[in-house]
Amino acid sequence: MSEQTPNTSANDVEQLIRDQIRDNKVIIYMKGTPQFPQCGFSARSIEVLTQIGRPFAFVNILENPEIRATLPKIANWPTFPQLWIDGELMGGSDIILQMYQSGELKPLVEANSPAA
Ligand SMILES: N[C@@H](CCC(=O)N[C@@H](CS)C(=O)NCC(=O)O)C(=O)O
Repeated sequence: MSEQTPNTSANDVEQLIRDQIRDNKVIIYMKGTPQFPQCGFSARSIEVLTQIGRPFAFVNILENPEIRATLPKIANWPTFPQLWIDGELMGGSDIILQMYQSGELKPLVEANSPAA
């Protein structure tokens, strides 16, 4: 997994987010880090991604307040975590879990993230 650490002086946060989503086919916006999630919803989502076992990018929105404020508007999704795959918002923790349990999520992640 690779942490996306933007230049906080970037004045176009929206463009920054769009670049992150374009450049990282599997990316999760979360509270904390995969090693130390700081919210139960983020922790549950990371458990799922860890089970799938493919590399993914993440952004710790607690360290990126501009992204925390801007992404919900772009995504039309008010909360975190947010999992984006191939430029599309999958959803938050509930949906991630549902998609995993239905067998939908694993092949989608695998198709978008080669084994490390
Ligand atoms: N049902 C949501 C729950 C997520 C949620 O409620 N997240 C809250 C608490 S971590 C949140 O992001 N609030 C907005 C914020 O803290 O900026 C999901 O499935 O992801």
